[in-house]
This record gives sequence, C-alpha cells and structure tokens, in this order.
Amino acid sequence: MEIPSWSVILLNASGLYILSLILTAIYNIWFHPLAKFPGPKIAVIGPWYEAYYDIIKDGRYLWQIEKMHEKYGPIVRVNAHELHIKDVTYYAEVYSGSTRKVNKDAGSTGAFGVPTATAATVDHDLHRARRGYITKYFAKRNMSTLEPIVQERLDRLCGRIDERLKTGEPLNLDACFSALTADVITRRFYGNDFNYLGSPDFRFVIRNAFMGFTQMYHLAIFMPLAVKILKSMPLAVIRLIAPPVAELQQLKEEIAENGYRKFHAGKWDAEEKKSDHVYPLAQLEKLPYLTGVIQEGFRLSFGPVSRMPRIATQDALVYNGWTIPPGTAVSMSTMFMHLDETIYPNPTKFDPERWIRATEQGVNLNKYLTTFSKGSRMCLGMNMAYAEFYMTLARTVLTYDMELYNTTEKDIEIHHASIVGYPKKSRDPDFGQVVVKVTGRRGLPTAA
Ligand code: HEM
Repeated sequence: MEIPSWSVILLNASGLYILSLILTAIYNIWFHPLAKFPGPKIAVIGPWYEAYYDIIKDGRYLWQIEKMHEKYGPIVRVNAHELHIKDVTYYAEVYSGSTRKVNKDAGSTGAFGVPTATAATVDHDLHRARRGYITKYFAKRNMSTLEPIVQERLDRLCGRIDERLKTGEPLNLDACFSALTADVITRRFYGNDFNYLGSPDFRFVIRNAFMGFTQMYHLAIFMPLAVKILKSMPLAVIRLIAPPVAELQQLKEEIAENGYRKFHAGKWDAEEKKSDHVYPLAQLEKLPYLTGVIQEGFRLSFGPVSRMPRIATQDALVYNGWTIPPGTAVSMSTMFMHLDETIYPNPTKFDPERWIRATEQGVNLNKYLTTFSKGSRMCLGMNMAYAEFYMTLARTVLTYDMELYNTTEKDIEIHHASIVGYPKKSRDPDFGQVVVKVTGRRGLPTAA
C-alpha cells in the first residue's frame, strides 16, 4: 500500500478542520439552543469576533457589546454560549444564587489558573462549601480587629507623605494606596506584612504581578495553551516576552520556596504614631457626606468590569418574554449598571450628594451598586474594603492638602477592560496613574 505524503496528510487535516469550523458555525447560527436570541451572527460562529476585540483591540469587547444593545435591545447573544443583559432591574435575578443553584462559567474562571480558589470555583455546591470555610474571617463584627492594623499602616503612610511634603517630590496615589491595602491584607490574614509602604516608590511585586495577570487575562481565556507554554519557560525568557508575567511567576516561586519568611519583622512602627485626625470607624461610617463620597467613588471606579457570567444550572430564567434555557451563561456589566441614567441622572458626574438625596427620598441606591457583585458569589472582602476606604480617606484628606500633578480625566477614564478597567494606552509610562503634589499639612481640627 502506498503511504500518503505529508503534504496530502496536511491537506486532508486542514480540510477536516475547515469543515468542522463550518459545521460548528452552522450549528451555532441555526440549531443551537440560543439560536433564536438577538445578536450579530458573526459573534456566534466561533470565538474570533470576541477574541478580535479582546485580544487584538485589547479588552474592547465590552464597548462592542454596548453597540449591540443599541441595535438589538436589552438582551443580546454575545458569543455562542453567552447572553448579555443590559437592564438594571434584572441584576438580582442573574446574580442571586440564594434561590437557585448558580455555577460560574468555566471558560472565564479557568483563566485565573487557580481552580481551588473560592472566586474561581465553578460548581455551586463546591463553592458554597469553600466559601463557608472562610466567611467568618470577613464578617463585619471582625472589623474591630482590623481597625488598629489600618490605623498603624496609616501612621506609616502619613510618615511617607510627610517625606514628600518636605522634598516636594510628586506622590503616586495608585502606588501608595496599593501598598497600604497589600500590607493591611497580609497583616490581617498572615499576622505580618512585607512593609510595602516602606519600599522606595511603593513598588512591590504583587501589584506588578496582578497587572501582569490582568494583561494576560483575555489571552488565557482564548489561548490557554499559549499561556501555559509561556509560564513553563525560564524566568529570564518570560521577562523578555512579558515582563509582568515574569513578576507573577517570580512571586509564586518565592512563596513556594520561602513561604512567608520574607515578611516584615513585625515591629510596628510605634515611633511614627501620630494622634491627629484618627477617628473610630464606627463614627466615620455615620457621616453621610463621607459615605456619599465613598459610594460615588465605588460607582465611578466600577471595580471589576469584565463580564462575570452566571449559569442557572436547573432553572430557566425568564426575561422580557424570553425564556433562557437552564445551563446558559448570562452576564451583566457593572459599567452599564453604574452609568444607567434612569438610576443615576447625569451618570458621569461625581456627585456624592446623590446618595444623601436618595436616602432622604427612601430610595435604596445600594441595590444598583455592583462594584462587589451581589448574591452568593459577592465579594467577601467588601466590609474590609469599606473599612479601609473610610479610615484612609478621613485620615489623608483631613491631614494633607494635595494638588493633582500631571493627572487629567484621561488618566482615569476607562478604555480597556481586562478584569479591571484601564485608561487608553499611552507611550507616557506614568500615564493612567493619579499623581499629586503634597502642598500642606493641617493641624488638628477645631472641633472633633
Ligand atoms: C475595592 C476593593 C474590592 C473590589 C472592588 C472587589 C470586588 C469583587 C468582586 C466583583 C467579586 C466577585 C467576583 C466574581 O463574581 O467573579 C469579588 C470576589 C471576592 N473578593 Fe473582592 N473586591 C475588593 C476587595 C477585596 C478584598 C480586600 C478581599 C479580601 C481581603 C476580597 C476578597 C474576595 C473574595 C475571597 C472573593 C470571592 C468570593 C466568592 O467567590 O465567594 N476582595 N470581589
């Protein structure tokens, strides 16, 4: 028997592959359980349309989805297996998880590369069990043990801000607040921290690693194998191809090797303790304007903006006359929730008083704030994040005068979605950061 040449084998294999793509496209357009839902056909024939916007155009699919909603209405099929809904009144139904079993979408959680993490757990029941083990550590009643940790780290932060006041050197708020929160979290959960607040320019590996991870997020969804191969290369090679991914790998290797031995010695910087503008959290939480500032900050900074689909495994959801079959991935986006003008008139305006007005009118605006998501999978660290925001804002704003330095609205306007939002890319390495000059330090207020 004559053995076919390599070129014939290759030709046949390519033919079969193309045929399978055509058959999949035909199935997805006409025979898939979601075939009847509105949306562009090009988005469902295969993963390429979404991949084009999220990989080539770098996290721009969300804005394309916005255009789809303008054309097709509030429910759109955004890829072969996922529906996206743009309707603030329906969020609780999709994200609930307390009244029905809700899985996560394996496609998007797989990108995290940590299948045992609570946030990446796909199955409803397994997630419930895993979340159950750790919930108590995040309870609101435990925030009193967090308070002294935050106050001590704020003392350290103030020490660093004082330095900038003296030298006149600009201060990168993104960097110093990231260092603050990393120190607080590690000290709260591991008993010690790496004293990132003490590092020059507040640079630290976890922040760079997180940014590296977000940059690889879309690639990891569409080409998981390519990312696996990249991660298996020697660190020096990874550093050449994708420096932030090298940071992530280095961090993992260091933790695997040393555990947490590199922790800060644990000596609290008592000599830096200052008593001005230190208010108890319980007192701060009662202040309506400060609360409005925090809520409005959460609203316009969005939190994670990438889609986080939920799958009702056993129930059919009903939306606007459409019956969504069980097992369908359904997503909604915080960016659309927070910019909905029926809930937030003049939505891009930073208006803390809208929260005060809503309370006076008996309107529960919090229902539409989805920075931390809602339902059974909502953020476990929410109370911790709020506590840090109250204490940090009160302390820094009351203590210092600051002026924006080389920072404009363009630095914070989001243009790319890669888990969190990023501004439009720029060649300027400092672009996309909030930088200030510290211009003064205030004394104690006249009335506490
Ligand atoms: C401003 C700060 C934060 C924001 C905006 C935020 C936002 C979120 C969001 C939206 C989710 C849901 C993710 C999903 O549906 O896939 C989430 C989950 C989670 N967050 Fe946060 N988070 C913040 C801070 C924190 C902190 C400080 C911690 C802990 C120290 C934390 C721990 C968690 C955990 C453990 C989950 C997984 C919960 C689960 O799957 O049951 N977060 N976060």
